[in-house]
Amino acid sequence: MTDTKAESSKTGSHSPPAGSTKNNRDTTSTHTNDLYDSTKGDKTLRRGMRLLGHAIKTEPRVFTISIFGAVLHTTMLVGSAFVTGLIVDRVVIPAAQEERFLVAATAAAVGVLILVSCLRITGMATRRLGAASMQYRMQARYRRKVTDQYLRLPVSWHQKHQTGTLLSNANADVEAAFRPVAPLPFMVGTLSMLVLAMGSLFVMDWMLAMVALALFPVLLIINIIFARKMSPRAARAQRLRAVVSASGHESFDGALVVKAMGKEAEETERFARDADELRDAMIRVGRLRAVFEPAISVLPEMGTLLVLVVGMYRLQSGHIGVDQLVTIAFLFTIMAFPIRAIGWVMGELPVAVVGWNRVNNVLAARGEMPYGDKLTDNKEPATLTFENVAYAYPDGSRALRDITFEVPSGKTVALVGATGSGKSTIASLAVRLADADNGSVKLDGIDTRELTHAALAESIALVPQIAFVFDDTVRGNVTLGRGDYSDEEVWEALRRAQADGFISSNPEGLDAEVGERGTTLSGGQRQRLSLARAMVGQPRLMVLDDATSAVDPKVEAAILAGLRSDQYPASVLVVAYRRATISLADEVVFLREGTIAAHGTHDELMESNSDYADLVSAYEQAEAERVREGEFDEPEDITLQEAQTEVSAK
Ligand SMILES: Nc1ncnc2c1ncn2[C@@H]1O[C@H](COP(=O)(O)OP(=O)(O)OP(=O)(O)O)[C@@H](O)[C@H]1O
Repeated sequence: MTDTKAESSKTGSHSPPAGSTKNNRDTTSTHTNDLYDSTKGDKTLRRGMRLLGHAIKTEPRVFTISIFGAVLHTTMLVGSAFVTGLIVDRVVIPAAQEERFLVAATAAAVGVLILVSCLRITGMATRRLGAASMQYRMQARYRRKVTDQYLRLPVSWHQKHQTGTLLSNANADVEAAFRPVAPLPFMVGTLSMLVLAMGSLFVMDWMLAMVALALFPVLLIINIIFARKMSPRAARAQRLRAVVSASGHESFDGALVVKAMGKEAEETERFARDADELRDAMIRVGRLRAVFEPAISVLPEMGTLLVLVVGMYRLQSGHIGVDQLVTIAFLFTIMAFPIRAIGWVMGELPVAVVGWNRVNNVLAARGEMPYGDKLTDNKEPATLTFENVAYAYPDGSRALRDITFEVPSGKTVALVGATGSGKSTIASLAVRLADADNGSVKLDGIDTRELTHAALAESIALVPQIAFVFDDTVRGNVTLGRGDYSDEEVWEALRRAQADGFISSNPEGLDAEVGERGTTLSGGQRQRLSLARAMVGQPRLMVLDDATSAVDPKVEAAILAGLRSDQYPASVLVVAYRRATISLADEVVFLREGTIAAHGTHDELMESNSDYADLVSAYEQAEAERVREGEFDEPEDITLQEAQTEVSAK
């Protein structure tokens, strides 16, 4: 699972550099444009209603509880209007006419008011609790779905989508999608209150009921116009949120490069441009809200005024009493606030639909690589075979052609070639991060496409060049929550990866935290931790993609020798740059521009192929330079504890 992420961060190194336009800052991708268009017009309302229906169907229990609370709350609101009318009729008017204080009637009125208020508060609390848990449960459910989908989708899909956008999909979009769920029970309760109130109005006086009846369609029309106008604005704001998230993520990720190149000002300006665009989009959303929301909330208040005017006339003509006029006016006043719940739901719908569309685009993405059902019960080191393999990246770059070679059981094969010759692509195909376009990759004679996921994961381990270290303990980083590895097994893996020295020197040992992305570790220490992670499962084939580049050459030799030991034998496919590593291999596959230029032992190739000999001696010179400059860790010299002290001192 997490290996995929680690690999995607490695393969990310093939993405165009920061500042290029291919993969970054792609603010107008078809992906987002589709969303923009699909949310226009009436579609928003229909899709919004479907979204709410989906939330209700998914969480029927909490929805029912919150609706019970909402109906209790709004019924008690209507009830309080009647109680107020009754108090005016039975307590206030007699008291005014008879000029005496009616103790018993007042006490009864206070008692009833307290009871109604208690029920109203209970209803409100139940509604809020139910609505909040419905909203957060839906958000959690969809966050899980989106992340599961990310892990299912192949590396090729991830290479086309920016990490920041993916973060936005799993966070801001999921949140936006289920935001209208919070005021939904209030809205349903309000609708039930409207029915109740309208019924009561018709019973009391038809003419005043007509005033109310004229008011509510106006409210509905305003809400629909609001949703229509809001839809494109909300879509744009939501899309820009993802852009800012992607832009921010890239800035933090590339902070070191930016600082080292002295590009802080340009980077700040670039981020500011994206942030300003989002600000302007959000202001446009806010402006529209500022126009519509007061109109929506002021209408019931205008209604109250109209009721008072028409009501006075009806009172004079003897059609209603004072208590009824008070009840009706009070009803309009208390309805003004709940009616806004309709506006809240309607106002959130356009943004929700945009978020929902973006989430669904991720969930609908195809390209998962189905696994087969074949198992391999072989306990011996695996045999890996590439047969006439060709592979092109999704953007059309042809990376491999006609690749045929074998890593025999228990043997070590080194992949050697100039940069861009296809070494990492072969490593990716070997562990099935991608499938060959032509030909086949076989493990013990079985096409890797036919093997189960578990069979592949147990048999092969890839160690990428960029070792991803999680913000966890040493133990967590080695086991990644897989199986029940004992501490002895974890230590054994660390020993084999030559990582036990710097870890045992820390009193916390396996429980030592390594910091976000292993900030407390040196590059070589991170690589050795990553090696231990691969070794703990005792895979039958290790694929090392320049996995020991930051490790001292002597330590690297010890690691590779361990892989050939009788105790934990494994076949090894290693992308190698050092003469020492290459000469340890039983065979060398020499690549040139995606094809095999030569194949044989190191000594054979040194004699027969001058390009190979030139490349290896160039590697040798570069290596000598790095050793002179002291680039490698000396495991004995730097311990985890020292590294942590050093980092915290910074
Ligand atoms: N994600 C990608 N999308 C498109 N083309 C890619 C991608 N990754 C690699 N390539 C291309 O495929 C070819 C082989 O790349 P690969 O990374 O396998 O080479 P390599 O030998 O491992 O290089 P290096 O030694 O620099 O790591 C190159 O031409 C490269 O530009």
